[in-house]
Amino acid sequence: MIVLVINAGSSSLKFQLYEMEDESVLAKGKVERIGMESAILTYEPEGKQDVREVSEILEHTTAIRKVLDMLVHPVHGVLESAQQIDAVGHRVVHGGESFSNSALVNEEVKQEIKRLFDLAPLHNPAHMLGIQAVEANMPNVPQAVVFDTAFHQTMPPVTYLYPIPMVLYKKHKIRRYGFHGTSHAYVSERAAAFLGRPLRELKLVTCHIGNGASCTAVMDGRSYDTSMGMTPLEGLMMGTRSGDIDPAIVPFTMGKEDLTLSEVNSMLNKHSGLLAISGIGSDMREIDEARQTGDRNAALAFDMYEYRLRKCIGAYAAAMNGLDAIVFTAGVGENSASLRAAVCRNLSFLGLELDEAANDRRGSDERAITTPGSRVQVLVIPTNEELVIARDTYRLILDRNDVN
Ligand SMILES: Nc1ncnc2c1ncn2[C@@H]1O[C@H](COP(=O)(O)OP(=O)(O)O)[C@@H](O)[C@H]1O
Ligand SMILES: CC(=O)OP(=O)(O)O
Ligand SMILES: [Mg+2]
Repeated sequence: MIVLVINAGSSSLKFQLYEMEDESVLAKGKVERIGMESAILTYEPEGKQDVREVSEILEHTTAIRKVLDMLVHPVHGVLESAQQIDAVGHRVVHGGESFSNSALVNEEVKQEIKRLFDLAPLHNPAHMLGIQAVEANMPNVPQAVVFDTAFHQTMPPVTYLYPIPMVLYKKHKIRRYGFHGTSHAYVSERAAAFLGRPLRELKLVTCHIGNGASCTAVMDGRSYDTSMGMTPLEGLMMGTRSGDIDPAIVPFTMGKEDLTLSEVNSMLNKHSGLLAISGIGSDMREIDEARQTGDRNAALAFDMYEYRLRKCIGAYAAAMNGLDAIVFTAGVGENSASLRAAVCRNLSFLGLELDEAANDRRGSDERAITTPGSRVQVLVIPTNEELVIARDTYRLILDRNDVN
C-alpha cells in the first residue's frame, strides 16, 4: 500500500510518500511560500536527483497538484500514475477533546476540525485546506487525520485544568491540550525499546525541541503533563514564541503600546523567543555560533532557553516523583550538543552523568549520552512524526477494508 503523508501549514506543505510493505520512503519534500509569487518546491525522490523549482503557487490545491506532478514526472517521478496512491494521512495539530485517536476523514470529522479553528487559528485552517486540496486532486482516495493532541488526552484534570473559572472550561473548552503528541509518543516507545524496559514502568521526560518546543512527563506509558497548553504558545521558550509569561503582560502591553489583540498575539507568537532576545534570529544554529564568537545577546538568549527547558524537566521529575530518562528529539534536541550539555551539566543533583564524547558525536542514530553508571539516562532519539502518521493511516485503511 502506498501512503502520502501531508503536513500542511498556512504557507507551507511538507510531504512524504511511503511504501508501507517495508515502510520505505519513496520521495519527500515541501512547498514553501504558498500564496506568494515565488513559491519554492523542494522534491527529493529516493535514488534520483533532487529538484528545486520556483514558481507562483497561490493556494494549497495548486501545491498538491505540483507535488503529484512531481511524483509521476517522467524523469524525477517515483510512480507511474497518481492512482497508485492508496491513501493520504494528514497531520492535524488540534483535535480538541473529540479525538484521542487518529480517524478516517468523513463529513463529521471535517466539521469537528472546523469547529476547532478558534483553538488553533494558525494550524487547523491550513490542515483543512490540505484535506480539501487532496479531495480536489484525488477525489476517491481515502484520507486519515492524525492529531498532535491525541496522545495527551490521557492527562488527568489536575494537570489539564487551569485555575480560572470552571465555566470557561464548560463553555469554551479552555484547558491544556498539549501538542507534538505524535512525536512524544513515538520517542517514548523508542526510548523504552532502547532501555530494554517496558514503557509502563518508566518515568520519562521527552523534550521535543524544534521550531516549536514542548516537554512531556510520560508516566505509566501515558502523557501525564505537557508544557504546551490550550495553544502551542505556552511552556518553553521557542524560536519565535515566548512560552510562559505573566498573563498580566498582555493587557498591560496592549494599554501601554496601544496594541490590538491580533498585534499582541503576533508579538508573542512571531516576534518573541530566541529571536526577540538575541536580535539575531530564531535558528539555534545562528544563536550558538554568535554566542561562541562573543555576542552577549545571543548568549543570554541561549541561557534563557536552556534555563526554561531545565526548569521544566525538574518540575516534571517532581510531578512524577522520579525520573528514569530524559529524551531529546526534533531539530534542536537531535542536533545541538551544546544545548544538551548545558541542560545535563546543571542536572547533576539527579545523579545524571553526561558522557561528553557521546554527546559531541554527530549522527542520526538513537543513542545514550550519559555514562553507564548515570542514575538518570539521557537519550537522543530522532523523531519520525511522518512515519507514525503513515502507520496510523495504513492501519485505519486495513481496518476499514476488514469491515467492508
Ligand atoms: N545542527 C543544529 N544545531 C542546532 N540547532 C539546529 C541544528 N539543526 C537544526 N537545528 C534547529 O532545528 C530547528 C528546526 O527544528 P524542526 O524539528 O525541524 O522544526 P519544525 O518541524 O517545527 O520545522 C531549526 O530552527 C534550528 O534551530
Ligand atoms: C504544535 C506546534 O508547535 O507545531 P510546530 O512545532 O510544527 O510549529
Ligand atoms: Mg515539527
